[in-house]
Amino acid sequence: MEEETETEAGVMGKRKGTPILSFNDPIIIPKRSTTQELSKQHSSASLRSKFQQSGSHARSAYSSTSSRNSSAESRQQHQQPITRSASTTSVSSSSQQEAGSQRSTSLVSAFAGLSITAHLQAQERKTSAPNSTSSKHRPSLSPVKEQTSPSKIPKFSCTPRVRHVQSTQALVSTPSSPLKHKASGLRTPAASGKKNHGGGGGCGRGDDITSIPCFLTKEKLTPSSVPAWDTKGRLEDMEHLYAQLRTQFASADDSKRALEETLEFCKSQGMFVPSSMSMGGLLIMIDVTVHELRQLNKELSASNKNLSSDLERARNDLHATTTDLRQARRDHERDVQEVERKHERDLSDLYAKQTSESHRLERELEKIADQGEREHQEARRAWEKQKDDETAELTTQHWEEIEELRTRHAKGVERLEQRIAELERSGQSRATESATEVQGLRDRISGLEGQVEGANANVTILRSQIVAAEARTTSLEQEKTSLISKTHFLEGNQEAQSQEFTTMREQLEAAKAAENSVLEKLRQEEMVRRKLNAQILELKGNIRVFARTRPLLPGEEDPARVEYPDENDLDGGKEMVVHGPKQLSATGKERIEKHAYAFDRIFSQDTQNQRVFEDCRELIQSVVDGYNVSILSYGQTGSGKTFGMSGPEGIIPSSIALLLAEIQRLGEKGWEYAVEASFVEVYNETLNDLLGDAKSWDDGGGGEDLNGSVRGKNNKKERHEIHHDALTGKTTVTNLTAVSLWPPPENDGARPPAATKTTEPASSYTERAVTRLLDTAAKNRRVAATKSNERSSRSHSIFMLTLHGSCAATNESSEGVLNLVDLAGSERLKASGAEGNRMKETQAINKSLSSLGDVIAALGSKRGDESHVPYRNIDVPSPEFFGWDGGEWKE
Ligand SMILES: Nc1ncnc2c1ncn2[C@@H]1O[C@H](COP(=O)(O)OP(=O)(O)OP(=O)(O)O)[C@@H](O)[C@H]1O
Repeated sequence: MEEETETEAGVMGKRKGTPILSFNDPIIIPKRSTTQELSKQHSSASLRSKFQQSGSHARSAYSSTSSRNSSAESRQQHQQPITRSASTTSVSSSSQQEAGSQRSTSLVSAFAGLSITAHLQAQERKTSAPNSTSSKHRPSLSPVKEQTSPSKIPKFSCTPRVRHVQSTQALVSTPSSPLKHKASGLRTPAASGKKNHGGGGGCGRGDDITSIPCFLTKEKLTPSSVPAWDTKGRLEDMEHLYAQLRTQFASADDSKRALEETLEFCKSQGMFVPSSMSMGGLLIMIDVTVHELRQLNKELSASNKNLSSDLERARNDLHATTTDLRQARRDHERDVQEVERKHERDLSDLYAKQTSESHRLERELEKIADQGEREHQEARRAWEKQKDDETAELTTQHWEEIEELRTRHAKGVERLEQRIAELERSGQSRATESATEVQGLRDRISGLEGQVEGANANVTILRSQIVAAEARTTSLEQEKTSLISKTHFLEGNQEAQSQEFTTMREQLEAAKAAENSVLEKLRQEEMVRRKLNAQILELKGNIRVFARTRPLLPGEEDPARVEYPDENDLDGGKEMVVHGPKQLSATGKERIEKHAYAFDRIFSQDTQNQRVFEDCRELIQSVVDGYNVSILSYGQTGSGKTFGMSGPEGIIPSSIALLLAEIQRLGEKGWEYAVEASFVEVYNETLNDLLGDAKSWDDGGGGEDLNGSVRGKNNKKERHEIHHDALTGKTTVTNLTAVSLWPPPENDGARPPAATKTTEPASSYTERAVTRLLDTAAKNRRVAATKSNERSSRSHSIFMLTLHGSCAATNESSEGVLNLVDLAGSERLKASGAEGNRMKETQAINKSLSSLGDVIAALGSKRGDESHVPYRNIDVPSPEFFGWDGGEWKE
């Protein structure tokens, strides 16, 4: 291939003297970044490939048609990456590197060759004769002949001048070509040809350049009009050609300059033009590029037109679609608004309906609830009243019956016993008499028998007397028989008496059985009464909370406003409303907050102790029946706890009075009770016996010595511990003084002075004993208060009453405990500003009160299950103190 190219180039160079174009020269077109440049690049790439094709096919197929085909190919190659073109380029010639190294020199040498050739041609024209036959400078026909072979005639066979003209025309006629302006500065060979030759340029005979067939065409070479192959003619032609060539050389400089300018322009446009590229190659490249660009421009214009029309259509479509969409959106929004308005209307209707309905239902519910509550209360009251009446009636009736039966029974027993005594007495006297009589008779019999024996001894002697004696004997025997029958009679009378005794014993047994059945009935009735009482308590609530306010004390002002319930309310007046202090709202309005509190019973400040106790009666009654009851008084310091507990007609004295009355009532029915009282204080979690000696007390603050004072009995400090027997449910405190209130005790000297037995009623004695007991406790507290101020306020006090009951008639017994607790006043640590021991006291109090509150709350909310009750949080007093063994009431 290389060889062939060289050969052809050599032929052309020799024949035409034009610069030699090496098609193997690499043509590297730099990449463009923009679309427009890319199209140029594609054109360049196609051009390069074309050159390669040209190199490979040695120009044999290069024509306008092939150019179009190649354009098509190059357009296809467009799609391929540039790198492929580059790699193809690098592979296309093994001599590229070599050519690259000689690139600068090859271009110079090409133009140098051109000038040298022209110079030589000029020299030749001057020096050699026109008919010179030097083969060196004459065109040889042999290669022409070779070329004239149709198969070897290249279609691309126009002269460089013609090609140049075509290229220039193409450049000029391409409006968008950047070469247009440069072209204006070019002197095209055609123009110069016309100028120089006055339209007689071309391949020979002044034909139009575009229509002039190129030289050495078949038509030209085929002798048709010319005499075939005459030397003269050929020489003339040669000379003519030489003349033409000279003209061409004249214009070559112009062309060269133009080409150099073009080359510069190409370079300035970023096109890489190898230095080794010859002028012809450059022209071809430019021509091809222009052609390609034109083609591309056409295609792009057509495509642009299509795209514009498509775009316009798309725009129209888009506009129409947008309009439709807007319309649809407006319709949709209208619909949505309409639906929303409708929905809102429906909603508001529904809401109004629902609200009115809910109001109505609420009202109905309230009515029903009120009605139900009223009915419930009424039923409960009626039931309670009925039960009370029934219980009282039954109890009275039964006691009357029992009394009557007992009286009758006592009378019967008395009668029977009298009768038995009489019978026993009469029986005994009769038996004694009979026995004496029998003995007498027996003695007489034995005497008579002795006489009979004496008489018999005297029979012989007294045979004669026998007959007389027999008569006498007969009479005596008759007497004896009568006596024996008399003895038998007496013995028979004793059996009858025995039978009478047996009958009387049976009657006695029957009376006893009747008495037992009556007692059994009595016991059952008592059990029923107790159960009914327990049920009433259960219904009222095992744990009940009462609230009581005290009146203002002198010096106290500005009381809180409290709305108390009406005691005659159907619900019993269970809710009180406390008005808070005046406050300013955000809008500047005065506002008073109201707080409602509900309790089982509410007592206003006018309520007296007596009235409060009325509500505790049943509880005290249940202690007599064997239940454990605790009444705790809780409140702020100075709120009236002690007044309510120990004050006049307070719970402690009233409870004792009621207990004694009950004990007396039950005493008439065979029950006997023993009542003991203890009074204990809890100060700083230490137990102190309020009925003992205050000097022996621990101060609860670390065991300080009480200034050497006597510490309890035998100068020993009394220790009190709580013991609880889980089996019996009994709780005891060790070393605690217990004062017997009933029956009246003997004064042992160690206890508060007990009343001596007088003719006074026992209750009066007990009352006095209780008064003394309370005085002792208060005195002990006062003694202790010398060490710690306000001691009574800072300690818990527990008054414990234990009742042991037994009924000989029913052989029953019971034990109930009543705890009356006056708790220490609750205080807020911050508000009180307590410090030191006072703070310690307050903390201990608050802790124990809080734990106690937890236990009560847990018990109150208990529903039969074994839910956790935090008993163990209470250290002193323990929950057993209050009889809360697992939260159950103990019988
Ligand atoms: N209902 C009442 N009617 C009249 N006076 C009362 C009433 N309640 C309490 N008081 C008086 O209020 C004062 C304080 O009462 P009390 O000592 O009982 O309060 P306290 O709660 O036991 O105080 P502390 O917590 O200090 O023991 C006493 O003078 C008492 O007489």
